[in-house]
Amino acid sequence: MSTELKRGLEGVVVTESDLSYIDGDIGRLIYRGYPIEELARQASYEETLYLLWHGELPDSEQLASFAEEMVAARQLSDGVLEIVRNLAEADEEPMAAIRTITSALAAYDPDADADVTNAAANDRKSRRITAKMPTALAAFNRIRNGKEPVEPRDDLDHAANFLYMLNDEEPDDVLADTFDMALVLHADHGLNASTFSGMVTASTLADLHSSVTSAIGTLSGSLHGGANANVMKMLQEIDDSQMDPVDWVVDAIDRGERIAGFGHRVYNVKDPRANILGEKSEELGEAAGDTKWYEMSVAIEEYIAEEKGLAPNVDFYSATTYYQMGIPIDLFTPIFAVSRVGGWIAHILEQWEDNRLIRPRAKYTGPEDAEFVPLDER
Ligand SMILES: CC(=O)SCCNC(=O)CCNC(=O)[C@H](O)C(C)(C)COP(=O)(O)OP(=O)(O)OC[C@H]1O[C@@H](n2cnc3c(N)ncnc32)[C@H](O)[C@@H]1OP(=O)(O)O
Ligand SMILES: O=C([O-])CC(=O)C(=O)O
Repeated sequence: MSTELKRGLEGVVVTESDLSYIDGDIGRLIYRGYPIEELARQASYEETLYLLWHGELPDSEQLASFAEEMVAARQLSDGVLEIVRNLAEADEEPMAAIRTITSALAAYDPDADADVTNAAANDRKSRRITAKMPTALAAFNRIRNGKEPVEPRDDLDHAANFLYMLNDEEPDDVLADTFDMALVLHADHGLNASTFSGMVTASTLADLHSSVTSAIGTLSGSLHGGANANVMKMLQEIDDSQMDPVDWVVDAIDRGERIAGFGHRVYNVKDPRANILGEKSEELGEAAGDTKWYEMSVAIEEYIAEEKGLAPNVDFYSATTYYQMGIPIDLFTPIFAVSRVGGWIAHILEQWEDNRLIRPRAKYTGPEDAEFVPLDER
């Protein structure tokens, strides 16, 4: 057995996957062979889900029937809604709430007891989890703000329906298209930490709800999905301080802090998703007649690239994109989960196609021959 340490599993290849590929040296990301730029501009989230789950882009008939099945799965049962209400009234953090709610969905899923090898049940569960997470998140946000949940609408697609349920107002095309694009951009990303944790759980033959719940917990951390909310909090802090953004960042780096939204384990150049979201952030600022957040972000990006050789990751410009869409900051990371659940499920199903327990080892550095002293003699 090799005892070579790979801290953080950096560069370790643990499986084969047909789902997504990242070339970190040139900033290239593909889902099943399709460049992220083309998918973001031309494919809907539903098409992307179909691609990830079924291996190919759907034709119009396949898409219509898949979208219909997704729509049919949006409603929450009374039991789940009660849990959503309790969590909102207890002032739970939205990311913790969506984790708990996703876990609770299992209790009301008619296929909850199906074996993980049951492909038809997995299909249904995949659709139910993915379709219900946005309904639950929107309902949670409304209830915590003293409002009643808004029922999902059958005539709106996944992205537009979420914004409608969040705001009780049908989004205009710019908002709906921007959100759909953000969902496509966040849907998959190789063996990122949350996907890997979902796969580890799945590899024990734990069920889909458990595996997705593990992944949500892992996404929440500030080194991973939690960074998008931290980016916006940082920008607000800079704005409130009335300091020059670069001076603020210089001070933060001097204090030894990490700058949220920068750096990546796989990309050595700018994340291609940050290019697209940066454009969106700028467009939204221009449309509102105030490009303050975008300009602040660009100034920080230029400084950090020059001084630290670090480039923005997906979380850097998603922050100002969501913020300018009027989305509350503490929903940014749960929204990441609402999209990434598609990729998590695809990787979990792929894991089960050729399962082997995931179980690495540690190099033991503790004592070898400790002499046990009974409690009353210690
Ligand atoms: C969707 C996503 O998950 S994208 C990532 C979201 N996370 C963030 O934006 C949080 C900020 N970024 C980071 O903390 C890191 O870049 C990570 C966690 C994303 C990647 O971490 P790793 O691959 O382990 O890189 P590592 O932590 O070894 O960093 C390498 C060097 O760059 C520095 N560095 C990396 N990111 C940053 C940052 N954002 N700000 C300041 N310095 C940084 C580290 O301090 C380290 O420097 P050192 O060698 O002098 O100690
Ligand atoms: O791949 C990673 O390590 C993090 C990331 O960008 C993602 O999950 O989208």
